[in-house]
Amino acid sequence: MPLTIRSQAYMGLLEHIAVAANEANSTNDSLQKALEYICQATGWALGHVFVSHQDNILRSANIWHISAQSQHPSLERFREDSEARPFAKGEGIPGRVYASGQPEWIINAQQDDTYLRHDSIIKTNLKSCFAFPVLTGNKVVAILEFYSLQAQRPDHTLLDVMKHIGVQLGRVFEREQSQQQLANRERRHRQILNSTADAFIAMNSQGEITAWNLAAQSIFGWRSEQALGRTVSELIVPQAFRQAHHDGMQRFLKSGKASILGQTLELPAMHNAGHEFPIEITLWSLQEKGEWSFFAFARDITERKRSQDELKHKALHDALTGLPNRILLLDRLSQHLEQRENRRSGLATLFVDLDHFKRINDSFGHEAGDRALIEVANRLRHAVRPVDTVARLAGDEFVIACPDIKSPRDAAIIAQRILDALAPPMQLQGDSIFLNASVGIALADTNSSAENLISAADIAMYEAKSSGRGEYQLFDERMQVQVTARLRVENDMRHALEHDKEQFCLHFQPIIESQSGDIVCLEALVRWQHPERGLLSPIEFIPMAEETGLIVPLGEWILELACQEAKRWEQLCQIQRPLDISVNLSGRQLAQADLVTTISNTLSHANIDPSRFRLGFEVTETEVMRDPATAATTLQTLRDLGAHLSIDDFGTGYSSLAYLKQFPVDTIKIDRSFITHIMDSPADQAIVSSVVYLAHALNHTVVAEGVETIAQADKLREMKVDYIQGYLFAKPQPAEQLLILINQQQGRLYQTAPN
Ligand SMILES: Nc1nc2c(ncn2[C@@H]2O[C@@H]3COP(=O)(O)O[C@H]4[C@@H](O)[C@H](n5cnc6c(=O)[nH]c(N)nc65)O[C@@H]4COP(=O)(O)O[C@H]3[C@H]2O)c(=O)[nH]1
Repeated sequence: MPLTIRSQAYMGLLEHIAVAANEANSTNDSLQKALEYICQATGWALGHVFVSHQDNILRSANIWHISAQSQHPSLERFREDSEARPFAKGEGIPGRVYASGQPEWIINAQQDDTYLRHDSIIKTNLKSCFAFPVLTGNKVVAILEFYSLQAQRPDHTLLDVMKHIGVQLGRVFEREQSQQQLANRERRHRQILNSTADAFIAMNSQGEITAWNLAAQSIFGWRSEQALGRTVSELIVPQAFRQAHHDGMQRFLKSGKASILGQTLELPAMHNAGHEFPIEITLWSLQEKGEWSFFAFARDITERKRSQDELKHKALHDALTGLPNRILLLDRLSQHLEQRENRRSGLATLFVDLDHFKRINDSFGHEAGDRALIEVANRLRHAVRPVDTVARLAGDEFVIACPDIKSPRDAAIIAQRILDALAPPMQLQGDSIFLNASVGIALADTNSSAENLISAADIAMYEAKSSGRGEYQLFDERMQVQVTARLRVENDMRHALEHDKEQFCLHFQPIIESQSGDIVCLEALVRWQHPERGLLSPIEFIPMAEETGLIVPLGEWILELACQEAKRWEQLCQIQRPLDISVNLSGRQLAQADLVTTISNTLSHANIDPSRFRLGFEVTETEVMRDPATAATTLQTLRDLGAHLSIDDFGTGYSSLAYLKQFPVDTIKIDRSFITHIMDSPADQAIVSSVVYLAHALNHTVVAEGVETIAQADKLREMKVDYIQGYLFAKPQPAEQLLILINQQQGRLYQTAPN
């Protein structure tokens, strides 16, 4: 073939291969075509491809072209040999081209010692061979080798063309590699996105979904083939939010600004099944070639919300009854107060306290008590309107907030409904139990706060209780005056305890041995010398001090005073027999964990002569019964310190006899109310003699309080009451006054009539 014609053929070949390289679906395809075109253009019998692998070894790519005229059975042998044989760099003709990156030509491979597939080439009668590299940059990625049945001298033009073809084919490799890399990257991204628990959603500026990972499928219930191409709005935005979503999107597309982008938000979403659920979603946007794309990571927070709601519910509700607790009640009341200002409607607060609820716990046990409280809660809930809030404050105390109350009469009707609802008997452990309640009502005025509404209703409830249980009472002006006065006393007491403790002093009242008439004990009773109101009786400030907790510092001070006074008695009292000085302890003090430490410290500092004075304590029956187990332990520790212990006001509390045995006390003081009418009340006489009998049986002594007449004193002595106390012998008075009396009468304050 003349050179020019051949050159033209080669040019045509180059063009063909360039087109094939561009159009080919894959590298294999373009290599296959290249082999075919080259064989056709050169008339060579066979072409074959080796591809370089990561271990730098060439292996047959199973890409062959064998010309029709060269079909020869032994070609198969050559094919098998070539496919089975890998070539390292420098090995045989493919290895050498691989190592040098340059084409190579062997005129007659059958006679060439460096040729390695000798046997098969001899059998196939192939002679000339040339090979050239396919290059991506400087890297050899494949080798193409060709064989002819004739021995041919090297054709440098052909080799030159092959160089170009090598580069052309290299581009196909490059393209495939970068497509491969891209596909790998995408696969990796998809894997990452599919492996996250968060939904990944991408959408275009029309809101159409362009990416939807596995988590999105499971969170929203739409498979990706269902989701892709549809709008987020129709798929996952709840109906109520679609317009806002659309408007937000349009605003953003116009202004490029949106406050929700870049933020993590909690929003409601729609599930394929039709229900709404909460998601946490982070949104961001990207602009590429003027087109906006939006991306979102979203997670289902139903569980988190549920546990948050549960925690919130727990924090705001009473565990036993499920009713709102004080915090929630205060919040509701505050809301009602705010709305009330706008709507000018009334607000009533009803304080409901069960009468004698403690008896249920004592008689039936705490479990039954709990059941009763749950039943009460249910009855209260049903007795009021849905807009009312029934809350449980503590123990047997419930408060009901009733908005939209038009008059005090409305509130009274609700209160009566509550009393009626609680009136029917309750079944507890097979018994019918009657539970009454006392209800206090407070109506909001312009100055009301949630707190003071509750405390006003509480005060009214106390009024209801004291004027006969099972009633309701409306908070009124008179009570308001009392509340204000009480608040003033509280402030004055705080001030006095902090800056002027000397305002408090002790008066003493003697306790007399009924048989001998001799003084045996001095009861210390606190008084408050108020700078403006004069000498105040404990009745006027002790209950408030107990409610506010001020009794604790006051009690400590009283103890100190009692010790100081004991020293004075030591010096001035001429009676030689040992005397007890008894101090009243309140329930709050009894509940103080450090009470015993405080008492033992005060006593050890006081350094009182035990042969002359012994400190004792009086605790009321009611206080002891509040928490009998703790009281018993505290009393035992006090007794171990050597203190004399008395139960005060005996008979006014409840179920005391059953517990009496458990308390490590020395003396029982029968309340004044049983003594006042002892002369003409057989019932009181019966009670007193039973208490005396019981106390003696338990090895306790008995004191009768409030003895005002000789007849009473004589009667009590006759009834074997051990000790007596009352105005008959001496009123409570300052130590110096009482000392004169005692010293004058040598300690004998009662002249006993002969039995
Ligand atoms: N009508 C009448 N009353 C008599 C007669 N004999 C005594 N009393 C009064 O009865 C009260 C006896 O004290 P209490 O039962 O412990 O009752 C005490 C006690 O519970 C409490 N209290 C007094 N001092 C203290 C104290 O230092 N600490 C504590 N925690 N409470 C105290 O205040 C209550 C009242 O104390 P006081 O006003 O001193 O009232 C005293 C006393 O003056 C009598 O024959 N007829």
